[in-house]
Amino acid sequence: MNPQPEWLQTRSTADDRGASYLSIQDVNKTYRTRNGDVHAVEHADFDIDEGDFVSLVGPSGCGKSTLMSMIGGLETPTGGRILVGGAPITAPRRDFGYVFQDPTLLPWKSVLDNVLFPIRTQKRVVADYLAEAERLLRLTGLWDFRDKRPAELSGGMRQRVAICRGLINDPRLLMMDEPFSALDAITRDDMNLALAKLWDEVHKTAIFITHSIREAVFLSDRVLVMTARPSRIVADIRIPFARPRIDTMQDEALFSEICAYIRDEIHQAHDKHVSR
Ligand SMILES: Nc1ncnc2c1ncn2[C@@H]1O[C@H](COP(=O)(O)OP(=O)(O)OP(=O)(O)O)[C@@H](O)[C@H]1O
Repeated sequence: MNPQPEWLQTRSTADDRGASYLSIQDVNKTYRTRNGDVHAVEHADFDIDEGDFVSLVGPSGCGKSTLMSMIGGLETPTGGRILVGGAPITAPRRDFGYVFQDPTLLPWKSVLDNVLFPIRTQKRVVADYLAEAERLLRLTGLWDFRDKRPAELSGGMRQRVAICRGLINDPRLLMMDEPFSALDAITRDDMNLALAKLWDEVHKTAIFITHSIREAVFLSDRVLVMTARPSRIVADIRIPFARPRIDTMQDEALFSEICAYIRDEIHQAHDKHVSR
C-alpha cells in the first residue's frame, strides 16, 4: 500500500476541538418536506483556522450550500453545533460576507455604489468606507470603472464587484458559493488569478464552494472533499503550495497528483453511493 501523502490531513483530535476560529461539530441537517425527509448533511465535523482559505468540493446536491447556510446562521442544524470563536451561532452573522453565483448587483447603481451598498443598508457612515472601497476596486482592477453601471461590465467584472461588496465591511469570514461557475473557462481562469492575488492582500478566512477541482486546489490552503448525500467529508487536504499562487503552479506534477486524488475520492464515494 502507498504511504499516505503528507498533504492529506487526518482529522483533529478531540482535545483541540473548538480552539480554531470556526468549529463544525458533528453537524446534521434534515429538511422535512412533503415528500419525506431529506438528509442534506450528516456528521459534518471539521475546524477552520483563522486566515485559511478553505474550499468545499463535492457532487451536486451533496449539501455544500446547506452547510454554508448553517455556518452563516441562515439555517439551523438539526444536530450538532457550530462555534465561531468558541460561541455557538444562533442568528445570521453580520460580520460574515457572502458572494453567490449570481452577482445580484443593483442595475441602477454605479460600481462604487454597489460596493458600498451593505454599508448603506447597515446604516453605517459611507464616508468611513470610501478609502476601503477604493482599495478593493484598485486591487481588482475596477477603479477606472467605478462610475459604470453593471450592464456596462463583463460577467467577470460583475463578479469582481460582488467580491468587493462582500469584503467592504471587513468581514471575519467571506463565504463564496460557486462564484465563478456561470463564467466562461477563460474568464474563470482570469478570475482565479485575480482572487488569488486579492487574497495575498486581504488575508481573510474564506469558505469557497466549487465544482472545479483545479480551481479549489489553485486557490485554497485546504480542500475538503464531500461525498454525495447524505454527505460526509472523505478527505481533508492541506495544499502544499506557497503563496503567491502563480499560474504555472497548475503545470506541476504535484498539482495534478492532488487533483487526481480528489477526483478519485469523489468517484469512489459516488460508486459506493450508487451501489448501496
Ligand atoms: N430548503 C430546502 N428544503 C428541502 N430540501 C432542500 C432545501 N435546500 C436544499 N435542499 C436539499 O438538500 C440537498 C442539498 O442541497 P444543497 O443545495 O445544500 O447542495 P449543494 O451541494 O450545494 O448542491 P449544488 O452543488 O448543486 O449547488 C439537496 O438534495 C437539496 O434538494
